[in-house]
Amino acid sequence: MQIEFRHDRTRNETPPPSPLPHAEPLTPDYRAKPWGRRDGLQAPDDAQPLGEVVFDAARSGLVIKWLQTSEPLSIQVHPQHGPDRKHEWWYVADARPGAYLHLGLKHPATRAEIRRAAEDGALPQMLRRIEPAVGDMFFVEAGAIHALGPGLTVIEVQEPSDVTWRLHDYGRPRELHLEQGLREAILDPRPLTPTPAAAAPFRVALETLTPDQRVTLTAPRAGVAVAQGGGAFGERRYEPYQCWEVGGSLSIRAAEPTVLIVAEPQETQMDEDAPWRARQ
Ligand SMILES: O=P(O)(O)OC[C@H]1O[C@](O)(CO)[C@@H](O)[C@@H]1O
Repeated sequence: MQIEFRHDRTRNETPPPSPLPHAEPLTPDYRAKPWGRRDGLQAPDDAQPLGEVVFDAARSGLVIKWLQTSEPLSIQVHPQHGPDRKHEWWYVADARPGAYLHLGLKHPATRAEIRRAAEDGALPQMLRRIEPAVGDMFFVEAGAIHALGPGLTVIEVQEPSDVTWRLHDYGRPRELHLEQGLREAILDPRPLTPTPAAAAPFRVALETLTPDQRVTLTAPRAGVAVAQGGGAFGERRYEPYQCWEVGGSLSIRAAEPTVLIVAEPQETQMDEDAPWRARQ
């Protein structure tokens, strides 16, 4: 998938004034899920099968998660409005053979049709089914009917809401929320977009570094997920599966081929003059 990020990566520009450079690793919160896996990321025994590693990037107003799946998640909807609104964005870090995800309706549908399909198990067939490759990215608009499928490891950037309305859960004995989910659901197909829409209060960018490459990342505050590689933020070593909160003009030195997901809050509109930029 060809993706264009709107951040600048320039040699000659003077970055805007920024706070002192800093980089702090975020504390992982390991959560067991019925759709999780025992053979992926390391986690304590009481968090098995591990579904999510949650990092609260509170200073950036964002939450970043690593998700790993062996079964489909619930077919779900997140609120579109108010303090519980949850736009989310996915980066596919690993996809096993047969992995898939569902995102949005294939055709326009009524609430009654969706309700019936949720109740009789036909809802997956109404949804767009995607077999993603490593590196694919998806914006999951609040209100979109969606579900990660099995065989995936995904980095998710999301608004700090924990509200998920489950429409269908493949017979698992968890609570469903048909009324709330139907109220919030988007009822027509929308184009797939790899980057967050302008209405989302965050933006993301992918920074790919070769061994020994050095860049300066300038941002007032950002959450950074290490999708791959190793190196140092300033003097502090980073490793895969970590998330950090960074800010200021921070020097990054890659020791190994590195992929970083940089997530930054933004007020509303996508700003052409990106507030963060990496310089070589
Ligand atoms: O209801 P389930 O299947 O546990 O899924 C909830 C999870 O799905 C996600 O919204 C990903 O789509 C996660 O942020 C959330 O924790």
